[in-house]
Amino acid sequence: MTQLENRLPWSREEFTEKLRAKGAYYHIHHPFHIAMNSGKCTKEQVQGWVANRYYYQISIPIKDANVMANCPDREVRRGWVQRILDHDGQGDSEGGIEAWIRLGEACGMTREDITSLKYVLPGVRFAVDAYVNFARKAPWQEAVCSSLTELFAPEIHQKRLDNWPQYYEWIDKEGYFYFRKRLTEARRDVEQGLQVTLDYFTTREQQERALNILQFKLDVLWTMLDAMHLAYVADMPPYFNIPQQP
Ligand SMILES: O=C(O)c1cc(C(=O)O)c2c(n1)C(=O)C(=O)c1cc(C(=O)O)[nH]c1-2
Repeated sequence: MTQLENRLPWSREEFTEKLRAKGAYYHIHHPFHIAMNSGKCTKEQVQGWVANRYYYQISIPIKDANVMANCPDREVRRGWVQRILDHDGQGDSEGGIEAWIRLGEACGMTREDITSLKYVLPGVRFAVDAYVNFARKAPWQEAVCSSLTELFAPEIHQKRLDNWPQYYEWIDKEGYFYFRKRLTEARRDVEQGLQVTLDYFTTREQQERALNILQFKLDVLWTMLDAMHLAYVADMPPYFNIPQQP
């Protein structure tokens, strides 16, 4: 292949394939997630995951509000606003954040345990904040692109629905509503996100940038689980070795 051919943009199909191939790095493959999905986590580990992931849940609509704040395209905003309503709720529909609190309660925690954020690890907070800050500062199309880990989310939610009830009988089945709800929402989100990404990143250089943005988001998700693994599996939460903590 000549150097010029090498730099030609990928077709929409090829570009989509490259984005999908990033699924190899999805947090579904993280050891913590593998353990959780094969019934090997303790109650405390599952609770720790739910409590920490709550910080991601409450940050998503803030991230999406930032995407909208930077987006002058009314058509895109008309679609994008649905994401905020999905999480915050609207009218009689309670929304995803409330559903996540229900998941926490189904796992034996109190509402206060979850909403106080007292179990959120610094590493999780930093990773999630990096995502929100990216959406705040980047061109809105780049922020849209960073949401494309959702390409891989329906599978992860479906696996939890398939596996958790048999492995974790102590979880109240009512708690699974969040995962079910996301199956359709994530598919719809991805359609919109992919459309914007394929339309905006058109040169080979831009397409490669899109892949790096998606990798950044994969790093966010993976790093969250690294922090949880260290705290709840390796038993090394921050400052664990400081003998006399004031
Ligand atoms: O449970 C998961 O593994 C998982 C992953 C992701 C993701 O891939 O970013 C999201 C969600 N869940 C999710 O529930 C959700 O609402 C969501 C929104 C977004 C986003 O980037 O805008 N990702 C995700």
